[in-house]
Amino acid sequence: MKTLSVLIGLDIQESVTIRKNSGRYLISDYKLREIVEKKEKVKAEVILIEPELPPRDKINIIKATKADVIDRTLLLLEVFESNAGSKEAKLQISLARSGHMLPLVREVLNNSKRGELPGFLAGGTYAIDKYYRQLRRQVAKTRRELEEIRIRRDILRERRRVSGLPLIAIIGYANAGKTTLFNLLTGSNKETSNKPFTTISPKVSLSNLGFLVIDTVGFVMNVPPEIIEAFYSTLEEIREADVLLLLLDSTEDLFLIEERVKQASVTLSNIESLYKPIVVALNKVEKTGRDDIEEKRAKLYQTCKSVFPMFVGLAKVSAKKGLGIDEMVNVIWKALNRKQAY
Ligand SMILES: Nc1nc2c(ncn2[C@@H]2O[C@H](COP(=O)(O)OP(=O)(O)OP(=O)(O)O)[C@@H](O)[C@H]2O)c(=O)[nH]1
Repeated sequence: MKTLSVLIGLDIQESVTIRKNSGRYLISDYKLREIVEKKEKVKAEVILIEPELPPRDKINIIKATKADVIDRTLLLLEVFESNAGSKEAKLQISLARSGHMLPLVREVLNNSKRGELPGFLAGGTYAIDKYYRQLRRQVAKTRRELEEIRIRRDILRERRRVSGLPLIAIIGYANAGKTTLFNLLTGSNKETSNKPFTTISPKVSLSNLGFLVIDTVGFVMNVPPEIIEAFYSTLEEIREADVLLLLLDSTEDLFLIEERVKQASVTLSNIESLYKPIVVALNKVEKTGRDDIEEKRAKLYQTCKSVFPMFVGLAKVSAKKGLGIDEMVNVIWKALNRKQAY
């Protein structure tokens, strides 16, 4: 599986492998020197750390390299931020970022009090202390704002659904082809690309099939627990849907697709949407061999049946070539009828 940094399209010039010893990553002086050397070689301004390291290790890297250090959590939060459609999602992300920064700032503060941070990071104990207090106040304020929004949202939800038309949410991981399918079903022209997370904000549109379709932002695998709330808030819209259409990329390995299906069911459960009728569509079939697609279809059918309590059916489509769409729409109607039966 590609790492997040590669998926996002960061220009990684050099990398250093950090090994684990008794369950924790070891940043020896030798490793630090290697990082500094590589940083100097390519004149890197930013260093990305992919495993989650304790604040002390991060600070040691900052001290040694004098570069900006960003970790996977902050990177994911940036992705979520560009995807965040609602004020609630933005606040959740801001809360997660402040929460993630607090231990680091606390560590910087401790270092500074001990006089261990000469030069670069030594903004002075007073300045760091002030920033730390500010961050804590910010966290408390954001929490209050979020609570107010939640109360208002619950009231509003009762009054929404003006059109009375059923709503289908296209869900799935980045790059599965959600926007391509959305455009096909609704005759829209939203931007698509093979760069993940092109879908910046969810769009609802009327298909000519008698239902509304919503294109949602992509799911993410292995989201760090501390920012999971922020991630879920970007998926809020899914809760409004009558039927879910989970789109998967059939060109990926079966093992990975199955893992995605399982994680999708956990995510749906956590946003209280597991008990919605769900149709699964295997996309990009024109790129996958006939035998391969049949094997994947058969295995996935069983997996979907076991993880989605309201699984309705599995379709094979090519959103790009417009293949298998009628059959998929039939399954969607079956799902809508099933919903009405409940
Ligand atoms: N071969 C093939 N490519 C497809 C198909 N559907 C979509 N694609 C390509 O897959 C890439 C991603 O498509 P998008 O529709 O942007 O995917 P998305 O799921 O909306 O992606 P995010 O916005 O990142 O969440 C684009 O390059 C599409 O042209 C298909 O049926 N066959």
